[in-house]
Amino acid sequence: MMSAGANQIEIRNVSKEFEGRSGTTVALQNVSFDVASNEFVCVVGPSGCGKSTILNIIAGLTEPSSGTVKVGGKEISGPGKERGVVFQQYALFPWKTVVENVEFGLKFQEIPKGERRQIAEKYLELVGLKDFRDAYPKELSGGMKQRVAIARAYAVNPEVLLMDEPFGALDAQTRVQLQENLLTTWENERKTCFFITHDVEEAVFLAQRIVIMSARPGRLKEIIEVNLPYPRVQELKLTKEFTELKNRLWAMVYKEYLANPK
Ligand SMILES: Nc1ncnc2c1ncn2[C@@H]1O[C@H](COP(=O)(O)OP(=O)(O)OP(=O)(O)O)[C@@H](O)[C@H]1O
Repeated sequence: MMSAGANQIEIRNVSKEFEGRSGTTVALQNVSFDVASNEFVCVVGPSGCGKSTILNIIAGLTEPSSGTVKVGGKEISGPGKERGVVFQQYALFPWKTVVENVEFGLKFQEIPKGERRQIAEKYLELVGLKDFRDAYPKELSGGMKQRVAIARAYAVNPEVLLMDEPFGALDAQTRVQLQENLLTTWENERKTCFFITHDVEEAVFLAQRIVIMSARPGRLKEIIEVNLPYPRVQELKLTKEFTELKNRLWAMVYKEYLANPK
């Protein structure tokens, strides 16, 4: 067991180059930072700055070209069940119902069948899909499918949640609701959250610290602290403190965008 506040994720001098038809792309250059146990960290930066690459490396889905990543003090060598990942578009099993999709990850955890169903239903309720438990993915809207994927990640109860723009494709109301749900889950279940977003408002609303990446090649530009109290509710977005921080962050990200416009 790690003590609270110890480093859950340690990223040291991580670089990543991709070889492609148009030559070598340096996606990440010498990136180092830590995420403490139970911390909520967001990553923002211009398109193509390596945000997904760093998340995929922490998830164990991509190997760094150099540098090391440790999770819970151990160097990672692939995906692990202590890390749950939610992507922007998550594929569900089309032949399984909503509740079966959410239950799926629990099969590998030696949890009795009846209990698996209970856990799945608890998280379906959290994402507002209890009434759709027996529907098939093809009967759901895009936003509803993504909520199933989120419930599936929560149900497995990983120590670390790695989320790559999970709310990016959702409508504004669902997004706001899922932001609040995520914070509740994080506070109640003491997870470590590593969350990528394009949306600076979302980053300020969720995070304790925000990592700002530079334009490609992605380097760590700055880390800012968000000293706003939890629990955070939507009204916070109307306060002066929130707006000031959001504007400051936006200016920093926009400066990076201008450095390498698309
Ligand atoms: N598998 C791959 N093969 C070749 N190049 C890749 C691969 N994955 C990523 N890249 C390149 O690495 C760079 C960083 O990509 P990445 O997806 O990490 O950026 P990002 O910050 O997540 O972008 P966005 O915000 O647009 O999603 C980009 O230039 C991209 O083209």
